[in-house]
Amino acid sequence: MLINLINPNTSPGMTECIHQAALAVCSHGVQLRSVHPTQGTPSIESYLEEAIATTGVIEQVIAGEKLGCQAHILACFGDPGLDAARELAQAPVIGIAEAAMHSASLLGHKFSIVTTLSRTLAMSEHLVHKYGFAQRCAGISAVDIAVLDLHNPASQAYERILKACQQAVEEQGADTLILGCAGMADLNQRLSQALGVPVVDGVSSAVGLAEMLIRCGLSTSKRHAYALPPQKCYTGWAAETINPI
Ligand SMILES: NC(=O)NC1=NC(=O)NC1=O
Repeated sequence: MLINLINPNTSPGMTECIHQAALAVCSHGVQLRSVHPTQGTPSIESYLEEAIATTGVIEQVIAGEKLGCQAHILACFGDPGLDAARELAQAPVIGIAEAAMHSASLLGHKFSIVTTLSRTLAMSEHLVHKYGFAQRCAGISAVDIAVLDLHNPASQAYERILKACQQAVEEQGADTLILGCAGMADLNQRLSQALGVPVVDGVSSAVGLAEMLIRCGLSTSKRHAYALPPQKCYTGWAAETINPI
């Protein structure tokens, strides 16, 4: 079983963090193709950076399809390029935000999301509604730590995320929490033990869902929404990357 684990930003340290989180939960014999785009943005914290990252996601999904990857995981909480990737792919394509929301909805009545920068709150809110979880989301909050500072000891990320999680449980009524960044993937178990409630990391949830879909022999539907894109004469990057599907 080969799973295409894509970090949509270009930071090798985050790719390694994501790889380790996936390795900790994947079944024996599962191979992970842990990659990031050759060009793009070192972290994704804005609509512009999300748009930039989408091209790298498309490149890596096409590469994974050619290698016979049996599922693709987009390991950024904005799920950048998810719908385009599903149009291009035969294999299932799973975004860590959508995966986390499905997992959390099986564990409690209401989940809250704790994410990085306040400016990305609207992005997470959009995904909650897009995926149909508005009735299950108690709230979304940010710790205002930049993605690439999450592993900087000076940021006190663990303590600040813990406090935001505690507030979500006490003030928003959340009984389950979701970590709103792939860079937090190494914190969920420690936080869950400290808080006494489930804390869901999207990377590990996506790996579990990917394995399940592969074992059930399920793949992306190619009717209607995610049918292959119409054949057109693209130019430039698109012609070099997409035309020879
Ligand atoms: N909420 C976020 O900032 N998410 C993320 N930005 C990244 O670069 N990776 C993420 O998971």
